Amino acid sequence: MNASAHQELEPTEYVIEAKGLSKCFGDNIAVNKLDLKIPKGSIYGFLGPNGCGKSTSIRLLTGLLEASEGEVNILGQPLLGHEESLKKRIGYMTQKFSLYDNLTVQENLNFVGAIYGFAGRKKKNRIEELLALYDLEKQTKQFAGSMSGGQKQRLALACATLHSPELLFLDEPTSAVDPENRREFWERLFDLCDAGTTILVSTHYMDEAERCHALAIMEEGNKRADGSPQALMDAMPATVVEVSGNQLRQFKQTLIQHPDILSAAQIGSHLRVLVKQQVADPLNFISQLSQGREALLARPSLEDVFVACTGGRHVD
Ligand SMILES: Nc1ncnc2c1ncn2[C@@H]1O[C@H](COP(=O)(O)OP(=O)(O)OP(=O)(O)O)[C@@H](O)[C@H]1O
Repeated sequence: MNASAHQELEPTEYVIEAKGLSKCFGDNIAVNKLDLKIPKGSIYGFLGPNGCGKSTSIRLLTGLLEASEGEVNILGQPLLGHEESLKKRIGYMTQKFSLYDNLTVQENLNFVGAIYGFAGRKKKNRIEELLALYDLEKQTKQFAGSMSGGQKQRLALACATLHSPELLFLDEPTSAVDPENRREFWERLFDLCDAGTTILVSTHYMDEAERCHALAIMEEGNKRADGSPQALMDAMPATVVEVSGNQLRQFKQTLIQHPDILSAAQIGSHLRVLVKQQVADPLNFISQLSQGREALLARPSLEDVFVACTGGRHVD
């Protein structure tokens, strides 16, 4: 599925527009002809496994890395030649949070504030505001290196948004925190979004991708599909059938040998089977193979979409 499923949004203003964006490292094509149109005020996700080119794409879009090919417009300006002025309007939070471990929370924020030209009362007020917003008031004198994953994440977000960027890039911001912190973090992202910030976030978590307004499914440097989670599920090029019954492990092995079956994965007490689009009556097709086991059609999930878009290559 290569189609863009979010055409129905038809936004008036794109904050990121990329055309044919590519990056090669020697013979390795890390990003291959990426096209993007990300509307203002949305949260857009890059979903894909390790090494699929998410970080490289983000670095290209922030101007930190020079593209091998392609064009990028950020906030209505060509990125090329405007990197410096755009930096003031962009925030970037890296996978490793990029904090100074041997500086305190206050010192980290002071340092970032100074980089963005904040001084005096303006800097003090903004930092106080962020300490309150990100629940770090009790940690001001604590060294960043000694904080928990969730606290580091909140400090990193405070640093990345200190200058109130219009566009925020987050590279796998939640990989080092627990599910509760992830949920809280996403609430904060929606607050930022509500205040007008456009957010591009990379992840390899399906549940996280599902929270985005729209997302791109990436694999080996290629965008395999994009659109809102619902549009992607509606347009999925496969049908989901759930099978329950006995000897599911053996039955799964039989199913995955079949050329019309994209994948079969055990979820609790049933098998979730993706049947290729060319099969006219998928339920009947699976029922015939099921030898008395129960087969039912199921609603697709984003994980199913991911599997279907990547041809079943990223599942067992
Ligand atoms: N500076 C570099 N020099 C050479 N190869 C690189 C460089 N940066 C990235 N790559 C390669 O580009 C490909 C994409 O890497 P990238 O880090 O963008 O993937 P990713 O999807 O962000 O993965 P992860 O989640 O593991 O960070 C990989 O094959 C990686 O080895």
